[in-house]
Amino acid sequence: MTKTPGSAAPCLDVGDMIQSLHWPTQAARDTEEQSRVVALRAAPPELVVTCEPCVAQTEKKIDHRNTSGLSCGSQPDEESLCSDSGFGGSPASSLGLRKLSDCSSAGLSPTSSFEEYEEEFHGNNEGKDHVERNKNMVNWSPVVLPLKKRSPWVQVVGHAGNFQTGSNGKLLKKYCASEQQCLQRLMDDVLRPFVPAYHGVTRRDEQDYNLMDDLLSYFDSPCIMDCKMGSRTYLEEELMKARKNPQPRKDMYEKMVAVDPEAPTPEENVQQAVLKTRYMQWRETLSSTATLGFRIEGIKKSDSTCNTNFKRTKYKEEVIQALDDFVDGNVSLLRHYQQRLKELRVMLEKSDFFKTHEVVGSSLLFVHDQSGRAGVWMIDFGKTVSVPPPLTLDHRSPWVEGNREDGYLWGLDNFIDILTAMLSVQ
Ligand SMILES: O=P(O)(O)O[C@H]1[C@H](O)[C@@H](OP(=O)(O)O)[C@H](OP(=O)(O)O)[C@@H](OP(=O)(O)O)[C@H]1O
Ligand SMILES: Nc1ncnc2c1ncn2[C@@H]1O[C@H](COP(=O)(O)OP(=O)(O)O)[C@@H](O)[C@H]1O
Repeated sequence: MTKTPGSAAPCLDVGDMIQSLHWPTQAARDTEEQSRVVALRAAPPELVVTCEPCVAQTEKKIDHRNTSGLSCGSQPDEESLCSDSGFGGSPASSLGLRKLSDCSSAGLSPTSSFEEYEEEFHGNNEGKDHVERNKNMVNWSPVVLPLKKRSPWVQVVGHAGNFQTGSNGKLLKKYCASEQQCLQRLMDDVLRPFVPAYHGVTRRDEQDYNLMDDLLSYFDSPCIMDCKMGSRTYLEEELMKARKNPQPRKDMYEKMVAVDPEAPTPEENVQQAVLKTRYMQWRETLSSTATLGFRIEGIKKSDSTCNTNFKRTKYKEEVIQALDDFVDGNVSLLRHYQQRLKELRVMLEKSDFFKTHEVVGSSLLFVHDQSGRAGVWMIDFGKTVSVPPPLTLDHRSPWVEGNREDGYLWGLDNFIDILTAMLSVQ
């Protein structure tokens, strides 16, 4: 959700990338982060020492802890909530200027080494505290969470240069006011276990960031999949702006031609530019967004290969193939994901936040590792906006301009049906 040249994205500019490439020492960053948290809304992460069934108990407990849903693989049929594991992070070492969705595996941003982690983990009081906490966790959890191993953070898709890693399993995402509001509100909503815990706004190198849990910190060499939810990927507001003040985009024309040279209209060919909404609609119909209400954006496997070449993954069979590849044929993982999505659906249907927000361009982040742990979280609320009261959304009705429907739940229904179909043939 960061503005790239020529775009009309609602968030702050990427800013000076050179700043992102200069890294202060870890100790300095830790001090800075702690002293600069200016809008700490969510309570500091609390240790959750047990793995408990998600749906029933989540509702009762969300007010009291920093829950993040994690399915523990040693007991495939038992969905679990595990806390922030508190594993530290380090700064990005390779931040590109281009958007990662155009990347191959070379575009991944490994951000720290195990050695750095070790140093960081023991090098400050906060880290020490987490060592103690994690000792507790190992005692109580049915799954022994790795204390030492931690893989570098990687960004699968999205805007390059938008993220930096923080300490103790935190992630910094370039500040976006609407995303901040959403994350804040979500911390008080039933959806909290399905969202990275939010820790307020922090400042680094004169840039504000939203500070949140790094969801990968729960995993060792994770496989990650980013799926963009909904049947529409641009806001009604963006459509109105494009009508009032059309700003044809050359970069989007080029992205379009790179995928299908026949796609632009003769007029667009003359202009060598397309409107953003036109580009977004084209992407929707090319992929499964228009037909299934979600699309796969990118998959990063545990061997670090990254595939973001899903722009033409449109039909159910193609989606199934990609999902099967993502879980490497592991039925237990499929079951975990199906269960987790069902739990998410229950909460979405209850959520006051969800009823009253147009959720556009938001993704579900699927993460698992070889231990069998698996989790799904909602991320990217940069284009999630509240609808004017008393309007509420059901997220399943087809979109007609003005009704603000986004097709999120329709997409989730289809996703769950696909997983169910995959499981039925096992
Ligand atoms: O995936 P490709 O085909 O590259 O297209 C991208 C994605 O749709 C981005 O969405 P997301 O952030 O969800 O990845 C969108 O950012 P917005 O979210 O700002 O709409 C980009 O718009 P620009 O940032 O305006 O280029 C657009 O160019
Ligand atoms: N809380 C998080 N924990 C771990 N990885 C994350 C988190 N949030 C985002 N990511 C990674 O960053 C990518 C882009 O995130 P997103 O919020 O969609 O950024 P953008 O707004 O730039 O599109 C995701 O595909 C995922 O790989």
